[in-house]
Amino acid sequence: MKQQGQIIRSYGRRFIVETAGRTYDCTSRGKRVDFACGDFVQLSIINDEQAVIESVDERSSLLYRQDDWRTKLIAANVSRIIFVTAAVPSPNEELLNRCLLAAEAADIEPVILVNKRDLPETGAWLEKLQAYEKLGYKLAVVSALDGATELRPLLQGHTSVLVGQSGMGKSTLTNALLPEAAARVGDISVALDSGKHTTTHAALYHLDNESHLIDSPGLQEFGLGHIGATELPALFPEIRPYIGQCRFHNCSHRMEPSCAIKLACDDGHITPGRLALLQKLVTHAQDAK
Ligand SMILES: Nc1nc2c(ncn2[C@@H]2O[C@H](COP(=O)(O)OP(=O)(O)OP(=O)(O)O)[C@@H](O)[C@H]2O)c(=O)[nH]1
Ligand SMILES: [Zn+2]
Repeated sequence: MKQQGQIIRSYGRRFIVETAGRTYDCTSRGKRVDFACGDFVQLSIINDEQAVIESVDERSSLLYRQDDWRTKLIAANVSRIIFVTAAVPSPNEELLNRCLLAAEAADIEPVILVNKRDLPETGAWLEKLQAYEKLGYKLAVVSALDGATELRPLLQGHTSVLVGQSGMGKSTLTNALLPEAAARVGDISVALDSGKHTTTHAALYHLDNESHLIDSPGLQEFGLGHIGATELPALFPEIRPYIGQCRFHNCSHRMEPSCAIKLACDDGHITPGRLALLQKLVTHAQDAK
């Protein structure tokens, strides 16, 4: 008999699946690994501890990245992506932009969460991030060290996934929001040579019956190989108004005359940094074809 459950830990090839009454250590049929934390799956129960994933139920959303050769599923059935950033360690603004584009492509609302408010370097980073607030993205500021409970309203009623560079405080935030779980330490994080802990696998935690949080491993890159050249401009809210107005339909928005997007950048409606990212992604997508 099949039973429905939800993946709450994804170890790549092994999954922990939670059902109404218990959790099972699961593998999949035919070594299929295209499952993500948050997926609802159908299980064949083997015994009290083990089961096999037979199939995955239809997803309401899927966040993933596509590096040149590998597709990496990050989380399924989430309604909110929380990009956790901080002034220290040195933040990578392109990674933030790529994550925002992936969120737009997956139609999941992103929130930029600036952690480590207590650090003096935070002010300058926040000032830079105002540009993203102007684009319409939600921006929140916290210090995980002070408990982060002010984040609760933002998470209420959502399945949220925390993503971001390593060391920004995703696990500290998760722990702060789930005091009784003592979430990460010794669970799925491993100690690096430096003695610091880093998250190696995604894990889903319940904040309450209708609010859930997925902590994910730190990202160094965010490949967008799954997004075609012609789909890219629509993922930039400030570029959307100029779509279809370039002289050439296959404009790479680089050297072409009468490129509406370049002209809008000259007029200050699009920042040079975001235009440069669009150009880079369009060229990469056109070369990949
Ligand atoms: N000053 C300060 N330090 C913080 C804050 N939040 C987290 N840290 C520290 O930042 C370091 C990294 O925190 P983690 O929670 O492990 O970061 P992570 O994003 O989960 O990292 P990965 O698991 O590698 O992806 C730890 O030493 C934390 O104590 C904060 O609000 N303020
Ligand atoms: Zn153009």
